[in-house]
Amino acid sequence: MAQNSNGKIQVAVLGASGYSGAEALRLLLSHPHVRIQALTADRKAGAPIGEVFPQLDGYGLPMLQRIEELDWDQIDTVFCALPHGTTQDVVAALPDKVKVVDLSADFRLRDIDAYATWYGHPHRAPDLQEQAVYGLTEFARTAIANTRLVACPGCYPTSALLPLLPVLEKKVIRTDDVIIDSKSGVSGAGRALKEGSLYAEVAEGIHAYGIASHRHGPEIEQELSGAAGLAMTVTFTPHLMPMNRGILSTIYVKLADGADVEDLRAALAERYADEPFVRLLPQGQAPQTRHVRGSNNASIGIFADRAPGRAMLICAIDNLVKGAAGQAVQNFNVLHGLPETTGLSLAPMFP
Ligand SMILES: NC(=O)C1=CN([C@@H]2O[C@H](COP(=O)(O)OP(=O)(O)OC[C@H]3O[C@@H](n4cnc5c(N)ncnc54)[C@H](OP(=O)(O)O)[C@@H]3O)[C@@H](O)[C@H]2O)C=CC1
Ligand SMILES: CC(=O)N[C@@H](CCC(=O)OP(=O)(O)O)C(=O)O
Repeated sequence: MAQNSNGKIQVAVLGASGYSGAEALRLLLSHPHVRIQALTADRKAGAPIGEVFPQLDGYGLPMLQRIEELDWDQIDTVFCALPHGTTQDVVAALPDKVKVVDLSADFRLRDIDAYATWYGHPHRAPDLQEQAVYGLTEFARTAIANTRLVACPGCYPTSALLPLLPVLEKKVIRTDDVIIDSKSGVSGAGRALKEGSLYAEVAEGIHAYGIASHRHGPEIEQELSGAAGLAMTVTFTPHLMPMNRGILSTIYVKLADGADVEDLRAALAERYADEPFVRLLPQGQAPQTRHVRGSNNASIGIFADRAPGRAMLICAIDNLVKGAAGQAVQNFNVLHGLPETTGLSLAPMFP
């Protein structure tokens, strides 16, 4: 392990001039076992990080460099917060000794053909894809501890899988009738300039997008199918909300024959009893994005529907924390055998 004289793990954040890279820096600055050795950017390479993100000025962080300029002898682990499609070429060129915590979608889909269908090009590093572990931490600790490459889940999938996996494992819901209605803050689209992220396009309104065609649909189905033991297809509709951070997913399910909503509560309570970041809310309390903002927490609420045999699971996360950089740090901790909450004990910001 590349450690400096203080015994710290030396990390590079690739894509540090983006939203999730910056969020990784915010968290890593208070991580006691990390030294932030290098930062990269593309268009903004050569600039001090404090010029790109004034809120990160004054913390002694390195300059933004191009990836090709990094000295890999000095780096043990990379947090890779690059656009999907770019990441696989970058990771394929890294020395084998470098561990990778990837925030992008490049290594999440195990089926190479599904990747080509949903991402519009054949995968260029299929061997690496085979080694990658899908890093929904609460469900993959042993595998994460034994890999070199962790593919952190997408933000929408994290908010859908945390409530759904335990109830599927316990077989208390039907597998043929799952509807995931998700709402995201605009930071989910990243910092790069896009017409659809302009203030006038987002403020004072909400809209659905990627209807029956969003690339997180197959990612969610991959993991649900694994838990259910059969191929599942779900209805997944993302919406863009006029807020900076947060994802709220309201999930409509049909109860299995003989099951009631208390069985859902019992399945989730049992699965998450000892989990530091997943909070099951008291009966009747609905999760809110403002109650998880800035934290690695996921809040889950369970509600019986008035329609017989139906229930709702509602999950709130911060897309940049449990949906991206926070889960990445959680996976980094597992990868290095550190206590999982290290660097992640910040309580939510409120209001
Ligand atoms: N935002 C979110 O909520 C989440 C994001 N993710 C994933 O994390 C990754 C980063 O997302 P996000 O932070 O939102 O994106 P941003 O657009 O905000 O940042 C992208 C970063 O990658 C750099 N970059 C862009 N193109 C290249 C390239 N060709 N070579 C090297 N570096 C490049 C950019 O540099 P420069 O600024 O100089 O152009 C910037 O630092 C994506 O894969 C995204 O899907 C995952 C979960 C949630
Ligand atoms: C609001 C918004 O635009 N969200 C992004 C998904 C967020 C994300 O970053 O997902 P990946 O990690 O899979 O890229 C989208 O819909 O494409």
